[in-house]
Amino acid sequence: MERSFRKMHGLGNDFVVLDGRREALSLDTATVRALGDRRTGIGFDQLVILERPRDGGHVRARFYNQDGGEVATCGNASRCIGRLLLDETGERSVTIETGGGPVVASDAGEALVTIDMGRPRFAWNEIPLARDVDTRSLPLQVGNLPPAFGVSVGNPHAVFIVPDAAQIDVAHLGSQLEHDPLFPERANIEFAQVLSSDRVRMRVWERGAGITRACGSGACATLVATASRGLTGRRATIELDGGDLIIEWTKQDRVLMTGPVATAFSGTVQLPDTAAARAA
Ligand SMILES: N[C@@H](CCC[C@H](N)C(=O)O)C(=O)O
Repeated sequence: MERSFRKMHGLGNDFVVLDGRREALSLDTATVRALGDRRTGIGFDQLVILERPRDGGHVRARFYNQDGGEVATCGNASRCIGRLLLDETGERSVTIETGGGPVVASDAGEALVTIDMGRPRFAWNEIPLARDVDTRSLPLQVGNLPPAFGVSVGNPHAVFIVPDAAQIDVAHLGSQLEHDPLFPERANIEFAQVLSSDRVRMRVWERGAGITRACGSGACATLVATASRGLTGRRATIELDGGDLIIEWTKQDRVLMTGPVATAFSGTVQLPDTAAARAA
């Protein structure tokens, strides 16, 4: 079956968006992986399937990593979908239902989109971790890294605050840490260098996707970690390989992410007949 898709990105963290609202769509792991292959498929860090809302939101979104695994949330993809829905509805803000809970996207002007990612979660079983440990100082023994800060912003993150992010071998350390037994569902790994009280350089290894140019939820996790440790205020610019995101952790305990989104191109793709329709 042929389906149209849109290729979008937020600071180079790139996505294929398939619209399953009218004609429902379900892809198996092998198909997601094939579409994600940058040589023989379309290529993406994450794939998004839009579905009809079930809980009063404007749309429901399902996110898949490049490795084919479904995940609860994706900050940058939510900003991209937010842009689509804001344009489609003409409203000032829209609610996206995700596996990590509802997130609200709003137009921040100058082609920027803000996402309210909700409340960060710190309990060991909410991140989740394999056992009850101090989540603000995770016992991970890899290289000479300091203890990491564990947090969920709808998906699991471990943030290492390091003196010089440029010196970190992100591929080597990230690939090991993603699979550490402390993370029963694996984890996204951030290496953050505090530049000032409102500026942080961050490099990321994403669960199921590897090194990406930006990770929205990772930027949120980073700000929560640096602010919790008193190294920054509760609003900072997070400098990623692909550009800057502004993250704010509000007094109401909500994490807001603001940054640009773009459509790279759109097209059609032939999906296998096994891409069976899911009951809407
Ligand atoms: N690119 C993302 C996060 C995508 C999901 C993540 N790799 C996971 O497995 O949780 C973002 O912008 O948040």
